[in-house]
Amino acid sequence: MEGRITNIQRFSVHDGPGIRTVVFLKGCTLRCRWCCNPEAMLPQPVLMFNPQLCIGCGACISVCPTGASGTEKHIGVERKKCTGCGSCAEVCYAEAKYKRDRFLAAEELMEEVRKDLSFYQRTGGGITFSGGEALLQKEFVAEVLRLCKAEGIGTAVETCGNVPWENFEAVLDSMDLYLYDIKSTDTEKHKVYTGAGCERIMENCRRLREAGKQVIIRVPVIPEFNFDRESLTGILRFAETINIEEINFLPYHRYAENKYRYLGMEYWNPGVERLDKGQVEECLREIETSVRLKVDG
Ligand SMILES: C[S@@+](CC[C@H](N)C(=O)[O-])C[C@H]1O[C@@H](n2cnc3c(N)ncnc32)[C@H](O)[C@@H]1O
Ligand code: SF4
Ligand code: SF4
Ligand code: SF4
Repeated sequence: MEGRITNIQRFSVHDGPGIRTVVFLKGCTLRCRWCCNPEAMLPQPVLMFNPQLCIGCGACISVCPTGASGTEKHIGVERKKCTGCGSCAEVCYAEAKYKRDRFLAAEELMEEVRKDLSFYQRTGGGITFSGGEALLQKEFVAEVLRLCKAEGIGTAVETCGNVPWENFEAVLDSMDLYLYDIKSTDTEKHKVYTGAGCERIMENCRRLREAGKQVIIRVPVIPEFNFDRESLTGILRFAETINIEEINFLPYHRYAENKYRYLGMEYWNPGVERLDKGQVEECLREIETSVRLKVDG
């Protein structure tokens, strides 16, 4: 069994306790307009192209099997023809064309994860699965979890929750912590901005808590979507009903804007400004709750 992975990020301190290795898996059941990992959201292999690095050598044209690499006068990627095979990236000396997708067996991934074993032991860290939606690849994640548990490595997942409950069951015994996104409790709005309603997401979260699992709710705070007191209060009230102790708010950022260009995708709304920590704290001010609230940034 191999996992489809876009990136492995070592020494992360934002995705669970201690120092962590974050593994980004491909494919997602949502299409959040603001998603900061579009290359992971897409299940298929994708080529990225940064025209600013291109030196116009033309090497990518002759190796492309589908004629998607453009012409000498106009180097590019014709997305309709491109299969994401990566032949052009292999010959691109300037690294203007590149691919992040990798297929790794569980044991191969463990070789990367073990490199930081001593840091996990010293800081209470471990592995965090992210993506995309990591739980779509439940068999692979379950296999890696078994290996981690056998070696005493801590485990966590960042999940959007929009998968069948069976996908949670597959990992339930060996996942230490769920960093669980509740983006909105308004299902119609959720559907418009992410492509799916939020009933199943909230139900799965409730079931995790009933199973006694440790859950931290995370909320990306997005202008036009949920950056208002009513929306955030709705999420807080839901969290209270299932005895959540902590919510992390993630102010909207636009770090991914260039990646959209490199993938030939449109960025959802270039006019929407990023938020800072203070703006989110101000929006949360005077909301009474027993839940511990943390704003990143
Ligand atoms: C890329 S997601 C991957 C995990 C999972 N798919 C999810 O949505 O929870 C990781 C985290 O980044 C957050 N996120 C995504 N795009 C963001 C953006 N533009 N600004 C702030 N947070 C963002 C998500 O809400 C989630 O908490
Ligand atoms: S990834 Fe493959 S199909 Fe796409 S442009 Fe490169 S060589 Fe052509
Ligand atoms: S191989 Fe790379 S640098 Fe050369 S033309 Fe193609 S994209 Fe540009
Ligand atoms: S659920 Fe997560 S990975 Fe999927 S589109 Fe939304 S932010 Fe991106």
